[in-house]
Amino acid sequence: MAIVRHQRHINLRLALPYVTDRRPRFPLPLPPLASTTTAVAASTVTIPTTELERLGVLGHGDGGTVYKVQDKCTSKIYALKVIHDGGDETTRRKVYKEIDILRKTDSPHVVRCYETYEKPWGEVAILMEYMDAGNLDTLRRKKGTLSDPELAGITRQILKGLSYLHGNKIIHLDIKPSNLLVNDKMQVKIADFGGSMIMDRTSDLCNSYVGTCAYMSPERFDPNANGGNYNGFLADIWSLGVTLMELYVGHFPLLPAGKKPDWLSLMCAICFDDPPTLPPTASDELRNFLECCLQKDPSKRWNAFQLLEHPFLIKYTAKDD
Ligand SMILES: Nc1ncnc2c1ncn2[C@@H]1O[C@H](COP(=O)(O)OP(=O)(O)OP(=O)(O)O)[C@@H](O)[C@H]1O
Repeated sequence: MAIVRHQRHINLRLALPYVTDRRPRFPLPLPPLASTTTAVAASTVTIPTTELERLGVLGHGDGGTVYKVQDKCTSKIYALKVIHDGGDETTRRKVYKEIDILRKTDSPHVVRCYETYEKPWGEVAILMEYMDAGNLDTLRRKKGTLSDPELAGITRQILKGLSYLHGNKIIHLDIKPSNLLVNDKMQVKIADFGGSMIMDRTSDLCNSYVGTCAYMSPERFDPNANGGNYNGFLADIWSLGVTLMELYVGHFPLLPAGKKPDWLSLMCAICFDDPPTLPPTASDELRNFLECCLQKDPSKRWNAFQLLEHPFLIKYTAKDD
């Protein structure tokens, strides 16, 4: 599905021979941990880039390329996200934000960062745990649609990740299938924090327009609503609802199947239409769960902690899953 983006920057993808380069590694000058979050710094390993062999490309994002790499010493596989600097300040800010947040997070439901690298001419890279089954978008394409028990298992993991982030005042702001990575144990982890924000308080409002339009909540999509300010924690929940509905129905649920999203049709669907609903064959529990996520009025939307207690998840998953 083509994704419509606004106010985002050009993708600068350069095929630089990064991991085979023998130049010395320069440690990244990371900002200090903010006192406003209680999360601990992610565990690190020290692997010089000369020890990383590039095995292939896993995907491309807005600012760079993600490679599958292998530590020549231990044979362990990692994912290396390389952001090539093309003088684009926004892209650079995004990667520093992503590194800052990944350093602060330590959750089995958030992709783990092991190491960061910076080269003097500006290329930055993040060494992450390798998620060998792709993301929820590739999973949906492979499987078609997902059943209630499958969806509940995935949903509980995402919500555990979101409640961890939100409890630490981190808003993701770009929850969508391709940012939810999967491994062969069907573990699902939240990734791509380039557009995320760290708030002072969970009641604070934010006004960022970074993210993927198609998954934006109505209050985010319309910058004139509420002076452009919105509760980002609840905005993440709307994006989760759209993501889950997409996994259930097998296509982006706010537009007819096969329709390419453009800004106007998205604006009509998100801001003016009723929230999307499930087909009549869907279970009552799932229908109600998604209604709790897809309330257009954010004050009626459930938060991540409340959703973890919803009957849909209680029915299909154990609390310690
Ligand atoms: N740790 C990882 N393990 C395995 N694959 C990964 C990992 N991180 C990213 N990928 C793959 O690379 C793709 C690109 O990731 P990236 O975070 O750069 O951007 P994105 O989320 O796809 O795009 P955008 O920047 O536009 O939001 C992902 O969709 C995923 O398939």
